[in-house]
Amino acid sequence: MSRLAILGAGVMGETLLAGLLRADWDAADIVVTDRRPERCTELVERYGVSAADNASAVGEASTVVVVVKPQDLGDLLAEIGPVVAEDALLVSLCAGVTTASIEQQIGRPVAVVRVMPNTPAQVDEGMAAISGGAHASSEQLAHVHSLLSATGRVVTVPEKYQDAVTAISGSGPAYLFYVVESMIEGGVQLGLPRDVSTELVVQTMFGSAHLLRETGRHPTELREMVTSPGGTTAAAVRTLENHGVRAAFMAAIESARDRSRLLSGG
Ligand SMILES: NC(=O)C1=CN([C@@H]2O[C@H](COP(=O)(O)OP(=O)(O)OC[C@H]3O[C@@H](n4cnc5c(N)ncnc54)[C@H](O)[C@@H]3O)[C@@H](O)[C@H]2O)C=CC1
Ligand SMILES: O=C(O)[C@@H]1CCC=N1
Repeated sequence: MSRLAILGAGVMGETLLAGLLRADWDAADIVVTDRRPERCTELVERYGVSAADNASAVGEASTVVVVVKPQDLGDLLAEIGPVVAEDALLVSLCAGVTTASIEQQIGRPVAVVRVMPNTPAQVDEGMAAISGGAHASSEQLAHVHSLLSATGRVVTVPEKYQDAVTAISGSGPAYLFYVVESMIEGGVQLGLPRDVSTELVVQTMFGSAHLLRETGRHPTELREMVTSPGGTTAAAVRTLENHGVRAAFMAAIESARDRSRLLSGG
């Protein structure tokens, strides 16, 4: 009998599935569903898991992970609500959707854990934040913590922080990729071949992230190390300040937080 059902096998569904298998989960213990049959076929062939329709998958699972777009979650919950076992654990990776809203849509007491993961989980460097709903026990929260640990780091946060978490680590990879794209274009603008510019930027991003984590030093201190008085970095950072880049990041993060709040319908 399959113990874990992943409903919605898109980007994040596959990310979780692949991570669990890398962490030595048995493919026989996982069932996936997707409303696109060709997507199910692809994952069955690639990972050796089984695929089913939503109701059958939920019927044979003790843990049900929902990984559809927030806008599709209502229909999915309406479909599976009647077949979710009384003692099942429902895990939602959907941005913005509160545990209270899921409990209310299921219509009876159900254990729900809300998770905000991110795509670096594809290389086991994910950052996930988890929060338990009204009926989730500490054992169930610990179970989800261990599930997500397969693909990176996990923190437990009060649910009131989830919209901010979504704006920082959930969407965060996109901001950093945007910076990477901009820097690559900057290099090309200065005449560097695109492949050279790309290699310089990607390794600089990777090395800087490593430096931050390995030294534990404050980013301001690390930035000051690069910034010679009257030098090139000081000139560049002044230009970034003149263009309001820091303020733009603050505003962007607030926009993501506000969008997450809207997705919860509250
Ligand atoms: N992509 C990302 O970086 C992150 C996504 N999330 C959350 O993960 C969730 C999924 O996002 P993605 O994987 O990016 O989306 P996606 O569009 O790649 O995947 C969603 C999948 O769900 C399937 N689906 C939709 N309705 C269904 C139903 N009723 N039954 C079965 N399958 C159904 C779709 O066919 C699709 O394959 C979203 O709620 C999003 O907020 C959270 C953190 C990061
Ligand atoms: O853009 C989104 O809504 C999802 C949630 C966090 C990252 N991607």
